[in-house]
Amino acid sequence: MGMRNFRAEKGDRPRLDRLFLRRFLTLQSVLFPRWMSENVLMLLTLLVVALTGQLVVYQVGILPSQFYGVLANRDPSGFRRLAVLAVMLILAISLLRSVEQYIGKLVYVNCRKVMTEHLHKLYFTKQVYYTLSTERPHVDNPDQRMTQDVERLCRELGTVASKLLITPFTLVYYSYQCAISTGWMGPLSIFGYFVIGSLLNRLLMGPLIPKLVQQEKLEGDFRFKHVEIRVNAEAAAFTRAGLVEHSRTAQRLQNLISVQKDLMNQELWLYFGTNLFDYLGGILSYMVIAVPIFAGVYRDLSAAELSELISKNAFVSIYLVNCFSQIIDLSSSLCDVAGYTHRIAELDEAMRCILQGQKDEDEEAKELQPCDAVFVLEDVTITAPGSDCTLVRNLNVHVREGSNLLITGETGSGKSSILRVLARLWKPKRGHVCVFTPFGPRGVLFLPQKPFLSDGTLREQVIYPLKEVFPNSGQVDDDRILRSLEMSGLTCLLSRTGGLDHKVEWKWSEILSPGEMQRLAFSRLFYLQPKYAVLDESSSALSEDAEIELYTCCRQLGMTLISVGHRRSIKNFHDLELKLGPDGQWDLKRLPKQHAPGDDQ
Ligand SMILES: Nc1ncnc2c1ncn2[C@@H]1O[C@H](COP(=O)(O)OP(=O)(O)OP(=O)(O)O)[C@@H](O)[C@H]1O
Repeated sequence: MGMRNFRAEKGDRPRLDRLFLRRFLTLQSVLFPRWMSENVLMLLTLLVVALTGQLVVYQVGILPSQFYGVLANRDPSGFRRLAVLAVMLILAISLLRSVEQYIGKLVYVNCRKVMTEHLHKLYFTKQVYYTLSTERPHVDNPDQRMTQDVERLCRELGTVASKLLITPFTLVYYSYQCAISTGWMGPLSIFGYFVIGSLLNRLLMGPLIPKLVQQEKLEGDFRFKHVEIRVNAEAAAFTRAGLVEHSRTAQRLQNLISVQKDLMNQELWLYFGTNLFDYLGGILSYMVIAVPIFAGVYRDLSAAELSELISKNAFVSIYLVNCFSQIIDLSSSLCDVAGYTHRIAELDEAMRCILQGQKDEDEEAKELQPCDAVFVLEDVTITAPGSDCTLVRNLNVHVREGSNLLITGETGSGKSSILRVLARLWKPKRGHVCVFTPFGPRGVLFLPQKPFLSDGTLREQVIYPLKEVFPNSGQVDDDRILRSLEMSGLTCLLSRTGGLDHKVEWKWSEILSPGEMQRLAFSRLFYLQPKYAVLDESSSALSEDAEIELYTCCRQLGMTLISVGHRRSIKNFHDLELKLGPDGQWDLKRLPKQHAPGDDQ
């Protein structure tokens, strides 16, 4: 299957090979999906501007030889005409070059937008962002790949795009011009020089690509450490973790710097080769014209005509050498492009594999017959991703509407794992799992122990994620929001935020206490009022009385509950208890009917 392919390739050292070419073309098909797409049109405009620029460059390049001519002939009117022409040409070339740079930047920004949007689309579909971090082996630092690596790849592409497009044309044109004055030996010897240069370059560049990829990974690891400390600043401060974290962060920096130094040492020889090639190219132009001059081809020319010819030929050959050295320079850019391409394509492939796997599961699920139960687990065996240790073995549970299930067991026995399987975050190792109700307000909502509080106003927190995910969910009812806040005991938040729609400066997850966060999650539940609620220790940070109040509200609203919890008090709200034991054992029993608050409503 796809995932197996992805893993096999991932083990390879990244290189400039067929895998790179395939990945590069895949990414290009994302950036340039159709012939008439925006990026293709921009590239075409860039090509036209760059080609026009080259015509003017040639005219500007032969100006010195024309000046030699008019000055050597002492021709004042010719000199004036030439000076006016020179100013106009310089104005034109300045304008064309600026437009070329501008379009290059536009290509960069647009490519970044298209590529990031493409990756986002995969990343945020069907919890791929979660699966990506639990799959083994996982793709390191997906955040860095989507932000920094994409940015650098597109910047590099924007910079080299015009050079890549224009070089074939300039090569042909200047080879022809060079051949006119030196014969075909001129461009041929420049070409031979280029072949030697590029072979040398390829040799020097080979070992750099794996190092570049490694550097990017370590860069991501280093940044992640800082993010980890920022996100857990309070817990770290309580633990007095400064010293330990300092040394661990320093260790990551050290790893990064040592790879960067290795890379720099290897690059030194690449830079030496590139510079040598550039400067030797400068003399080569005089060597190629020297041959016909000493052979007597130009013996009939006057001194003025000969210096005009030498100047013109120097420009043409230097430009030709320059075209070739640009190709060599492009090869160092290619090295960076290859590093980023491998990293972005790995992420792209991993995400596509995950989505393909989920599509296959959807197909399998469609074949299962609906039954009267809403949640069905048949012969389900669960292991954590990348682990062989069985958490639950051959589990059979059917949950029907109105029949509330409580899952209990020791720490680490696999209670939350069952919910992960129900939420389709994890695949069961064996067996069938079916949820015959949609995820969302009219179906089932999951409340984790630590709720996810994204940015937004108080109103957006309560109705989250109603507007974005379910745009046809009707008018947002203010009274209902206020009632939900009241039921969850959070009316005080209204005065703290300054109202439902007041933009808050703080981060909700940093300011609210764990108990307040859990209450806010319950106010979401009371606002959205799904038929089924899955509560994973969602009230663990609250007092027993508060927990009873919240469960009472759930019952009053007619929700069927699947809960994970430790307290005896919540047993009254459930009809079935699934008790997990060691080594994957489990026991399902009916709880004695007791009078739970809210039953009489
Ligand atoms: N993403 C993961 N990768 C590997 N192992 C995991 C992963 N998530 C959980 N586990 C392991 O699976 C086991 C069961 O975890 P689970 O969260 O289901 O426990 P639990 O019964 O809910 O515990 P608690 O009562 O502490 O919440 C634990 O040993 C945990 O370390």
